[in-house]
Amino acid sequence: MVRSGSVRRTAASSSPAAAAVPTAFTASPGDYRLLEEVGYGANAVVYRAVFLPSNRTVAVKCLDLDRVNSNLDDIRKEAQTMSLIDHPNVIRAYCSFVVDHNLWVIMPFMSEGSCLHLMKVAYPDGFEEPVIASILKETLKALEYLHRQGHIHRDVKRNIIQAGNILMDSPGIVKLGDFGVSACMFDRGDRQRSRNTFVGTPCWMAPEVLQPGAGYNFKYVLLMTLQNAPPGLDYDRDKRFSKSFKEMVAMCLVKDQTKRPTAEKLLKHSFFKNAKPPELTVKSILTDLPPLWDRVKALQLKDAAQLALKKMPSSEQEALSMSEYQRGVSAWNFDIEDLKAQASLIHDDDPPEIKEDVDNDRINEADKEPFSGNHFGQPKILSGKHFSEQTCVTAVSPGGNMHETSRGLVSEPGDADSVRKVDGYRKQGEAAVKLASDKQKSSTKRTTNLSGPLALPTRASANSLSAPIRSSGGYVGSLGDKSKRSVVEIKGRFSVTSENVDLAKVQEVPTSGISCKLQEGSSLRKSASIGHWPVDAKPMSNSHQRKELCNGSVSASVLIPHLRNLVQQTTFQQDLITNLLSSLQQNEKADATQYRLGNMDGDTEVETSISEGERSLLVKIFELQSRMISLTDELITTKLQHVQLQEELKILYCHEEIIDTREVDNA
Ligand SMILES: Nc1ncnc2c1ncn2[C@@H]1O[C@H](COP(=O)(O)OP(=O)(O)OP(=O)(O)O)[C@@H](O)[C@H]1O
Repeated sequence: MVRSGSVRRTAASSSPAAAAVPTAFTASPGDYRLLEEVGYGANAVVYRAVFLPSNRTVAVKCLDLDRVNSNLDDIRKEAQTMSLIDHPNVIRAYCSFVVDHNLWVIMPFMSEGSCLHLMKVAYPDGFEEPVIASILKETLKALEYLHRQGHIHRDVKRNIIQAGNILMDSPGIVKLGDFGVSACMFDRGDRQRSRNTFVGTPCWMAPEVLQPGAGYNFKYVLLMTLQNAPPGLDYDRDKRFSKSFKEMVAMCLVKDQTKRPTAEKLLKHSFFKNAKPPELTVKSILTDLPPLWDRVKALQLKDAAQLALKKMPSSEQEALSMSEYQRGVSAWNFDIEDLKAQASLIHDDDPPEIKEDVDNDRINEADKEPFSGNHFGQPKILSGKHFSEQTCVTAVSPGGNMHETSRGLVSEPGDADSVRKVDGYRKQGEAAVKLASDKQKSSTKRTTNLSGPLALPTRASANSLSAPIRSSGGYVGSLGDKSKRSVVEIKGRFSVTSENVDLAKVQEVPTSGISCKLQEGSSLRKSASIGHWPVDAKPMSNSHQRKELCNGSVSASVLIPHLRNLVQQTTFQQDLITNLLSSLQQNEKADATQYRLGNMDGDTEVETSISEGERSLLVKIFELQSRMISLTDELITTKLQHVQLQEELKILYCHEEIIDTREVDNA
């Protein structure tokens, strides 16, 4: 097979058969100017072209030889055969030659293109019966001619006549397309497959095509249909067709090909006997149509669109999914990419929940990076923009470790904005959990107590402010306000720390003021309202600062404020603990009262009564201890007073003795 860039004449143009080709047409590609694309098939593109020497319009079919299985000899033979064809209803090749890896077949230009294209463009429901009759009759004449030329059909092993092969010219001329060359080239099955694929459904195939190996006895399979639906006789919509037409179709659909009529026999059928000449019928369907090349262009666009539509589902689904995702998360107002990035940073071995025994490690970590996470390992998923305007509360844990929380996250009952934000953040966290779920699933060390946002340690490092703190229990939980529990839970340790501390405020905070606040409202609100206390302090967790403080060269002016701050913080925390305990005590008393009332009513459950009884006892113990401490203090004070009085008495006694001695001496 020729693959060079040179132009070579095939047998069609160089053999004696080529002599039959009108001398007007040459085998030189330079003599042809290709114009618009007027058709395309599985393996070829057809152009309207001008044969320059005579200025005649022709069709040039460019067949891609790389896509055919036949060798050049087969192609040459078929081309010769085609050049010998001489029938008004069969397209004849003027000549053919190889250009690069294409076979160019020069043939008459059929200005109205194929029936298939015409139906696609203008007659999606197919043609009317008289038009079908005329077109089919012309096609059968072509088949009968080809049948009579028996030597031709020895090469053409399969002939499936379809609407794509029936070409029309403007005066109403119908010709069978150059199936010969193509059929020859694809006689190993490729063309068959490609044709079937082209039609798109097995309904259009001849029975023997569906059952390969049945063999061919040189009879043509007439599977001509000028309707878009597969051939059949039981369609409701086919009621518009005459009995004669249905009968003719039924004859063509007989499974046993030996009982199927030949083209010659079919032409004698009444249906064709009454068919009108195509000039009368076909002409009517060709009026008011745009030029062939425009139709083809439109079809190409349509095909491309359909192809895109076929490909749509996955991409559409993806787009839909993405839009749903974005829509869903957009309400939460966070940066998707940022969240994804965070999710990707979560490692399998990052436990979502921090147990008590690892708290210290976390605290140390927090100590190293004061704003990188809270010691409970809880999420820091807040975007700086949400918190940049908010002041954070500072407190120091007993161990001197700093943790953080944000005032903005600690909401008063009436603070709808804060509640909304907190809820939003929780959603963000849940989204993060969702995003990271794959990684999370693989972890075997997960515990189930992850009711809040996922820990995203790196997020907080990026943001200078912090997220809600949470622990695995604490006052808030025990006090039973679930809405607050998700925000701040305190278990003896108080988080928090931040920049922008007003030390003066810290110093100004009277313990009594805190106590006073704690006395107001429920103990829960008191606990959860820590963020609202006007208490801020400078963080001491900064390693640089600590180094400075440890350095002996630090001046007193630097050291003293820190020490004062520390004292204030410690004092504050002690007061806070005391007041919280006091608050708890009040709450326990109330619980105890309720418990007693409950017992009186006989409604209290056993478990509740046990735990509340224990609490009541604890409160009493605490009261007794406090009383004992204060009595001890009083005792000590009294003792001191007693000692002091004794001293004074001694002095007085001595003094009196001296006076007495002097009086004796004088006497
Ligand atoms: N002589 C012609 N004049 C005008 N249009 C033509 C001519 N020959 C073919 N066409 C158009 O080009 C289309 C493709 O031609 P053809 O069917 O021969 O190519 P193909 O690759 O062999 O197609 P397939 O093998 O898929 O049937 C035809 O359906 C028809 O619309």
